[in-house]
Amino acid sequence: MKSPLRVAVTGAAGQIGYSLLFRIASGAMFGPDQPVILQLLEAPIEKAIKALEGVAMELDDCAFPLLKGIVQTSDASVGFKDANWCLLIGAKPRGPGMERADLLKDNGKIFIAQGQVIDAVAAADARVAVVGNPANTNCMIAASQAKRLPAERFTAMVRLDQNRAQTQLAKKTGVDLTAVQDIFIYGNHSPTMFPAFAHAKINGQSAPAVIKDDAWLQGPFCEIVGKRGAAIIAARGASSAASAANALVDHVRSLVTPGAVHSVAVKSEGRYGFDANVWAGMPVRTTTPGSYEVITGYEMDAFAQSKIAATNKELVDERAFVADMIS
Ligand SMILES: NC(=O)C1=CN([C@@H]2O[C@H](COP(=O)(O)OP(=O)(O)OC[C@H]3O[C@@H](n4cnc5c(N)ncnc54)[C@H](O)[C@@H]3O)[C@@H](O)[C@H]2O)C=CC1
Ligand SMILES: O=C([O-])CC(=O)C(=O)O
Repeated sequence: MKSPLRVAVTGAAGQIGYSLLFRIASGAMFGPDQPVILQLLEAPIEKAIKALEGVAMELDDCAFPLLKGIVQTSDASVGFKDANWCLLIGAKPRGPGMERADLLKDNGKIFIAQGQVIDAVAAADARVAVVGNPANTNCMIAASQAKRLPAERFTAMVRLDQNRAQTQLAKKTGVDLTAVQDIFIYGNHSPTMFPAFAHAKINGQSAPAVIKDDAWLQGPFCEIVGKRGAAIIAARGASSAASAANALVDHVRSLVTPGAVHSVAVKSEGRYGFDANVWAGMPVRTTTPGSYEVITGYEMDAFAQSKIAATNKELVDERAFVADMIS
């Protein structure tokens, strides 16, 4: 029997938390032979703490064989203590008419404080995955506070965007979802993100060659994927939760599976035209569990370069907006 992984989850009593925790405890994230201890962190608000108690009761009632303990706390130094994975979800979601960047000043403060505590108390091998929006820049903010943990350990989630793009390409061509491969997301988790369709494959063939509709790929396809979060808010009256939790399962599962190729927002070192030190979505290949290398070989045509320039500009602007917070 492997020793349990400590998995810290912030915003554990929120919408995404409620869809996520049961899947972690059932083995979907770390595998069917990997026990876990869930360290659940909530804001120090009575309603949230009470709701968390209920969630923990439900986790108990599932009698998950892999769940070896539950910690409930509103103290970050308890929640992140010795954590191997820190899943940073807890943050304010946007409402109708807002962009994710509108959350920056409020949510940014959370990630400064949590970055500091994670760096101080999490396990030596700790990995951090940021979901709370605006996820890329919040991830940069948290990483900016770390002195012990390397910046590469901090990733932000663009996997929901990859999953959305994969489904749209499958629907357009009427193929099974699994026939669509190598669709990767570049840049910000925002409407400026770029799903790089030119490198995607459908049944092993170039996606644009199969679809034969560049106007759709450059226009409606990018728009549907980029604005899917807003479409869900408009339809549901609340931001996506089950699909976001599912994407986080995929994000972490791929990061612990050597050989997996997937989209992750990572610290830029200037590849693909992104400014150094913004966190930008790009394709990675997992090397050893929790570690990855960026796939650097894709050629970008003029359209792709213009899309990357736009999403890079937004990331640079967001970084400038919080510069006083992180300096
Ligand atoms: N990156 C992505 O693809 C996606 C990101 N999101 C983002 O995820 C975040 C969470 O969304 P939901 O679960 O729907 O929101 P929610 O409002 O249902 O839950 C958020 C929870 O976080 C808690 N919280 C707030 N501050 C906290 C702190 N400092 N420490 C610990 N917990 C704290 C709240 O009490 C609440 O229970 C939002 O920022 C949302 O925009 C949502 C969908 C997709
Ligand atoms: O759109 C939102 O605010 C929630 C989110 O990030 C998404 O669904 O992609």
